[in-house]
Amino acid sequence: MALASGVRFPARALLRPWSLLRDTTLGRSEPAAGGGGGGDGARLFGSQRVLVEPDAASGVAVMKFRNPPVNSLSLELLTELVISLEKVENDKTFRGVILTSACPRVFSAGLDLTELCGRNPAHYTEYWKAVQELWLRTYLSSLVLVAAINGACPAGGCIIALACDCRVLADNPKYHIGLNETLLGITTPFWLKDTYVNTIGHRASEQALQLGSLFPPSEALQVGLVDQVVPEDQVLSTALSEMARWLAVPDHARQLTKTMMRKATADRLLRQRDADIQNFVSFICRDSIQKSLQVYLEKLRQRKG
Ligand SMILES: CCCCCCCCCCC/C=C/C(=O)SCCNC(=O)CCNC(=O)[C@H](O)C(C)(C)COP(=O)(O)OP(=O)(O)OC[C@H]1O[C@@H](n2cnc3c(N)ncnc32)[C@H](O)[C@@H]1OP(=O)(O)O
Repeated sequence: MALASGVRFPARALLRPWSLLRDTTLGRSEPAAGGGGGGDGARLFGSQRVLVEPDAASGVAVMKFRNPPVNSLSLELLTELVISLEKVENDKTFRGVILTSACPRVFSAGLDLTELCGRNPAHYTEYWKAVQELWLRTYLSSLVLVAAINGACPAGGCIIALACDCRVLADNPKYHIGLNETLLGITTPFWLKDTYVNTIGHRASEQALQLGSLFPPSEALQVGLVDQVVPEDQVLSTALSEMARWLAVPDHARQLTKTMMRKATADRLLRQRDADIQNFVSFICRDSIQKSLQVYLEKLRQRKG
């Protein structure tokens, strides 16, 4: 799959990328009014794990993660998200995307821990490339991206939200958001740390990253991790209102400004993508790291039972 940032996707995606986009079921019975929103036009955007509800009239697509039970970022979900975003981005009908969850109570549980445990270096390489690719595509998107965070949003979930232009979080004390990697015995790569610093500042990041803090909504708002906290049933409507505010600005000026603000952070990764992959692979392959992750995953599984 030829993507601007050069990621290689799983063999089946490379051979038949759209094989990942079968089984499309839009999350509503009627297509949106207007050309790009209906029939086959709509079908092209969605996939098994990513529902897309396009509204050509407003130029906004609502993209819902659907990887139950917790939208963990498996290689398949990462790949489908990148492909869906690329397709929306390439369709000039659309100027904005709202990212949200189709799974109850969870926006995304972050990286799929089963992708990080007990696999081989080739798998970790492929997986980390896909993580980098999704981050670059969202962080540098020319579209307006609004995160409608309708559930728990730890680690990789928070990373997706941070790459958006604006974040709206449901006011439920169980919906924590933040980068808790240290609690799993792993560290946050520099480019995600930079994104955190860009959003909440250096001192707050220094504390939150070391402590692995997960913030409840009121604290997330206070620290500047999210822009609005609203009642749960108003998350999507608020995200749409925010989107309208951002779309009121001429695209070219907004896009140039976004690039100006984000380029240095993205360039740091682009300059050393391969080294970042090697660091990740050698780090994740360490026995001590594998052990920490397995203990964490086991605790998660036991907590349920
Ligand atoms: C020097 C080089 C530096 C390189 C450094 C590299 C380090 C890389 C770091 C990259 C940054 C990102 C990291 C991550 O994202 S790691 C993932 C962290 N995520 C979490 O800690 C969240 C864990 N999950 C939860 O807290 C809860 O599940 C959640 C609040 C999200 C939902 O709770 P709920 O009660 O609704 O659901 P359950 O806990 O019962 O879970 C249901 C089942 O899902 C499984 N599960 C949960 N999360 C994950 C996950 N992230 N991956 C895989 N599986 C997950 C859970 O075990 C349950 O499974 P079973 O039904 O089988 O029991």
